[in-house]
Amino acid sequence: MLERIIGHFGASIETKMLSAEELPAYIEQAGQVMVQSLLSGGKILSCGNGGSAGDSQHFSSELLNRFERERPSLPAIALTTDSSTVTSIANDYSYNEVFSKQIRALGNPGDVLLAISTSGNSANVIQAIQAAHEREMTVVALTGKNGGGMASLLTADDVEIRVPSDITARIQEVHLLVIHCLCDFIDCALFGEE
Ligand SMILES: O=C(CO)[C@@H](O)[C@H](O)[C@H](O)[C@H](O)COP(=O)(O)O
Ligand SMILES: [Zn+2]
Repeated sequence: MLERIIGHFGASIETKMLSAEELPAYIEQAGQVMVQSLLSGGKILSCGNGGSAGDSQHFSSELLNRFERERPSLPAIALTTDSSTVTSIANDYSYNEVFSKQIRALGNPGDVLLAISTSGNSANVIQAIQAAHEREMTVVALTGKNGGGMASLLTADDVEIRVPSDITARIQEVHLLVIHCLCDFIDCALFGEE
């Protein structure tokens, strides 16, 4: 088992090294999209399933509360947290609509959707992207594998950050790093480099 554990560390480091070669320009582009939205009075909605639901909440709490420094709260909403809303939409309509229905109510033109899926194929995240486009929002997609159905839905204004791996856990580990890069980008752009 020790060997397996050490192997997970090695694989995670390898995926992060490869990501460090491929992803920074996309992360910078995504940071600019988010900063532009926040500066224009927009907000960032986020969604995902399972571990990615946790990631979407991790991101929104770092905006709403704080990341690494004292600064004003920033507007963000994770669409995964209101269990009454999520369960009633799933019960009355379909699980595929749990995020899109919220976006149609909460999303405004100029807001950003942070859509997180390791496969790019979660139907509720795909419908969330469609709803975000209807609301004239820009999408930042965190994906992996071959980008799945999400990749083909994105427009030229959107940004896809696709982790070069086929393993869900490794992709999630990089997604969290990307989220921290985005939080740091937002803090530096809005409040100055420290
Ligand atoms: O955290 C994990 C696996 O590491 C799981 O909870 C995982 O997030 C779930 O199976 C998700 O439903 C996978 O969805 P997706 O990443 O393909 O959109
Ligand atoms: Zn997990």
